[in-house]
Amino acid sequence: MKKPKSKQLRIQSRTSEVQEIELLEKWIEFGKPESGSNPLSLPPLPAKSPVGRIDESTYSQFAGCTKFQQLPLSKNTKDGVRQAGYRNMTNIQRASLPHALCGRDILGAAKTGSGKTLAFIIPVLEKLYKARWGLEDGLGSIILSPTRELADQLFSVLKSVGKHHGFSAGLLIGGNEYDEEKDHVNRMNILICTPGRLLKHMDATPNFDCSQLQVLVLDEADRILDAGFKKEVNAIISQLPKYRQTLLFSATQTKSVKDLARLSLKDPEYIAVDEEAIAATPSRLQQKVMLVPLDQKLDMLWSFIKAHLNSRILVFLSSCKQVRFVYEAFKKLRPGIPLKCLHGRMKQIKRTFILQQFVEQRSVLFSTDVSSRGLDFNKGVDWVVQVDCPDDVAGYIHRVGRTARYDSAGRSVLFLLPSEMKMLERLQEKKIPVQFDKANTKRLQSVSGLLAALLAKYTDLQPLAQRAFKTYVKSIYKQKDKEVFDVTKLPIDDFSASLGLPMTPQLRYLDRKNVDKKMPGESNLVPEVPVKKDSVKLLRQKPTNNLFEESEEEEEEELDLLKSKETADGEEGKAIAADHLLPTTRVLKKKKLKINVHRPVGTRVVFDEEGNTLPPLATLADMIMKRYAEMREDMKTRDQEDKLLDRQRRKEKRIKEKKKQKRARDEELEDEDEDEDTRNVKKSKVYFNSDSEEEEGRSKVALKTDAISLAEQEELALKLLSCMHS
Ligand SMILES: Nc1ncnc2c1ncn2[C@@H]1O[C@H](COP(=O)(O)OP(=O)(O)OP(=O)(O)O)[C@@H](O)[C@H]1O
Repeated sequence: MKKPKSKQLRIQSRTSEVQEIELLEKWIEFGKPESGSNPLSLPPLPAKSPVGRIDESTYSQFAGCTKFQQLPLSKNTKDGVRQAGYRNMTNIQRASLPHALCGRDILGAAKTGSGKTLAFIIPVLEKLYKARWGLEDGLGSIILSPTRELADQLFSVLKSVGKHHGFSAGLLIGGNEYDEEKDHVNRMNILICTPGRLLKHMDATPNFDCSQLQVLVLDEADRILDAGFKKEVNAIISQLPKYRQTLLFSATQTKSVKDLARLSLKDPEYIAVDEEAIAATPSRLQQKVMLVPLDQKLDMLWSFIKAHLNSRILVFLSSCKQVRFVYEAFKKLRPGIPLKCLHGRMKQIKRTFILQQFVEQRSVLFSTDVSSRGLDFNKGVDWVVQVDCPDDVAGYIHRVGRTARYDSAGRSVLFLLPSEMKMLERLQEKKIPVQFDKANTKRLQSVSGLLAALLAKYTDLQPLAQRAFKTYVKSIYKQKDKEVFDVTKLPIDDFSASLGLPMTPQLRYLDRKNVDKKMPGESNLVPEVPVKKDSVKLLRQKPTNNLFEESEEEEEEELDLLKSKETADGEEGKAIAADHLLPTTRVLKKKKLKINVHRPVGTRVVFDEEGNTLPPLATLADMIMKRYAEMREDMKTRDQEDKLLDRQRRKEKRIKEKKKQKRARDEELEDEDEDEDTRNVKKSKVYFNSDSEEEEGRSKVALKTDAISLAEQEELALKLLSCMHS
């Protein structure tokens, strides 16, 4: 708690504040860089050159300076920056801050991890400080972020660098309790928000007023301006005053004139500090691309994890369902390193907790693109593994940018399917120094067989696998870039088998005539990546009469593998071992199955109804075939259920949309009747550095969003299905 100041002290501090602002304004006016110039091209100022006012009419230069302390910044900001541990500026900070401090609009681009956050947080603080923005002045700045996690991170930077200022600041993100937020939001000077949540407040919070906005910031501007946020962003911009400063930052900046026109920028400074750089990605980042057939992606990922048990690994997959399945399945296989997962359908509290854990301990985080942009894991990510190809080059740059941040090193690997090789060309065209590598097949461990066993044992895993399969294929089908993503080239059946599924789920939208017509199990291997397929042999076999005939050697190998799992992994391993004889109807390609005549006969003698003895394997075969018939039936039912759910979802969406439109119409009518005066209700004071108030505004209970109700529906469907199983 701050000690209350005496009246005299308050007057004194106000006077010195006024004097400081006057000095800063004169200093900036004196040394402002030419519009369109690049401060980086100026010779760096000597470290010991004078700072601030030199005599009555002369001030020190600041364009070309290398240290924060040489910039015309308020003492509050300088103290905050110094205490947060920042001394020397990065290139994007050196190039953009002198312009931004003059109040100019900025379109800034610099590599990932190069310090763009401070390049917009500092001008926001300075602009409001120089405008003598007070708590009762209302909303002075909005900082938009595409994801909740990034918004949260920006909020932490703002709190640390701005802690000596007296502004109030709030974090508005989906998943927080809206009702709590709305009680505080009108008292905030700076808001950090995701577009959807901000729009909700603009639409629904009484007296929400942004008519005095001074600075608008779009972090990850290209993402915020792309089609995904178009509706929200257009609606937001239409409610903001045109006379304001606008700062746009991203590692992959938009150059679309249309986008910029939407923002009504005024002579923006285009600052791209790495345009001449040899690479578009950080120089300390080692990047590999590996050719991996679709049905071996999980084998490769598993082998990779097992080979890097002491690392912090961020794994990108293309959908929530992929993430859930791989996480749940690998967790049951216990690789020997903590596993975590993060996707947009998780509750916010859990998302925040998982990120925190990932930052704190070495582990593997399976994630969708929700963590591909902006996140700065402070202990550093050792590896970024892109199991599924990113949508485009920008997506690639942001994903790999989660490692090798600021001055640290990092490594990344991208798995490409043979049909996605065009992406490699795209990366090379954009000056991304990737090294094309062959897989080290000697150390490849197959998990497809183990997954089949897991799916047979854990009935709740099978629907996950099925959905992972479906969403992956659909994501490829929906991709815009058909040169890279060609659904007809996917080895659908092999992929399904690699997830451990006993049969390929139906894909209603796909014309299977055109899709790769390979027989299940037929190789999709390309010669460059010869992969050893025989590390796990038992579990994927042809549904023929020879179904259960395998060489003793093979069986022993399998049992050894399971036994070693048992000792290494405890109970989980035992469970798998007990069920290891449940095969899938899939086939190991072109495997020669031998009848082992020396094989000892089972000890149990089984009789048929007429009293004849049966070979022991016959009963086992019966049991297995029955189980697989059941599993197939289940899958069919699930297909039907999915169809119904899909229909229901679409219906719900339509109803919701209609309700929304009706509400908007009603509100418009109400608004016309409303007395204008009610809008100008006086705002009360909230102090920036009283964190508790902000914290109060944050969620304890996640909001019931569309996504959550879908998840609940899914859970319900899963429960239903597991009831059917039992
Ligand atoms: N001047 C500086 N001196 C030392 N470290 C800095 C400086 N500026 C930023 N950093 C550190 O560099 C890291 C990356 O910064 P930041 O998150 O702002 O990068 P970014 O360019 O926004 O990355 P991305 O494009 O991924 O969003 C952070 O850990 C930050 O604390």
